Amino acid sequence: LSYGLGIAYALQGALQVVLRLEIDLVSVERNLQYCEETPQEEPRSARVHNVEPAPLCDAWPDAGRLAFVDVTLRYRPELPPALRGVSFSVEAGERLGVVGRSGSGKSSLVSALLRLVEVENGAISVDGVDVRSVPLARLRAGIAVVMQDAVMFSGDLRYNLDPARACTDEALTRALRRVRLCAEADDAAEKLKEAVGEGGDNWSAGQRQLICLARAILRGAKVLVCDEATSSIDAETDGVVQGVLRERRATMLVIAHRLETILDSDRVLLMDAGAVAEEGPPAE
Ligand SMILES: Nc1ncnc2c1ncn2[C@@H]1O[C@H](COP(=O)(O)OP(=O)(O)OP(=O)(O)O)[C@@H](O)[C@H]1O
Repeated sequence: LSYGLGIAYALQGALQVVLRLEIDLVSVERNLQYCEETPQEEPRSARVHNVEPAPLCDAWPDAGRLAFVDVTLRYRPELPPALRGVSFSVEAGERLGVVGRSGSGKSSLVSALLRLVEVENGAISVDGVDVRSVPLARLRAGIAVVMQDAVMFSGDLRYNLDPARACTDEALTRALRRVRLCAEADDAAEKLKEAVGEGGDNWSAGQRQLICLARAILRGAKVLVCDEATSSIDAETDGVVQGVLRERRATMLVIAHRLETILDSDRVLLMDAGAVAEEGPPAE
């Protein structure tokens, strides 16, 4: 009788293992399906809308001139356009502030520039090269973007500042100090070892944005796009960071809700319902 009871337990255990295995196999199958069947962007080829790939010099973009010409963008064919015939240009080293009500199309300018969504009409060029003729990986490597929701990686602070491990300790320390993540008196080497949890949840929202800004500074890209990049940073630190960014002489597209952030821009673009409503110096 006691052996019989043991067999019942063993069978129950075996059944549980089989059920668990079945659930795990479904998960593996779903992952394989995502990997194989999800439509992917093509990082190497640039051929969209029959635009031929452009020959690019190694340093592209070396000046950082941006031009939007009559750009119309729609997220899905059945939706109304998010951008309607938008035209403006930003000279090399110029700082353009972009303001407008929620939903006016500010972030869509970034989606169009980085080709997260392909434009329906018109063209965007960087240093005279149509972005549709540039391989995606190359295009996105040439433009540094800092978003409101900071992108963080699990690891340490050093990895988050320099995921490609291309920077020296001195450069990392300088960047940390410039965005005020590390005071002069602090040990920068220790700071760089500080842990970053999943999604950076052990850092405050403002600190996460500062880390992303330091990462963008370290990349040294000629075009820098900030989309509400300092919304969680206190006004004083924001002022210091803006000063640091200005020294870099990169072309900047600064999208902001806070007027102080764009007051020292060279020009301001006011977006309204997907179109450029006004454009001019901030004083106007
Ligand atoms: N992924 C998307 N899919 C469909 N429609 C979208 C998508 N993203 C934005 N839109 C639509 O495009 C329009 C412009 O949105 P966008 O995010 O560019 O505005 P915004 O000015 O940046 O707003 P906010 O200041 O709130 O960030 C809105 O009507 C919005 O509903």
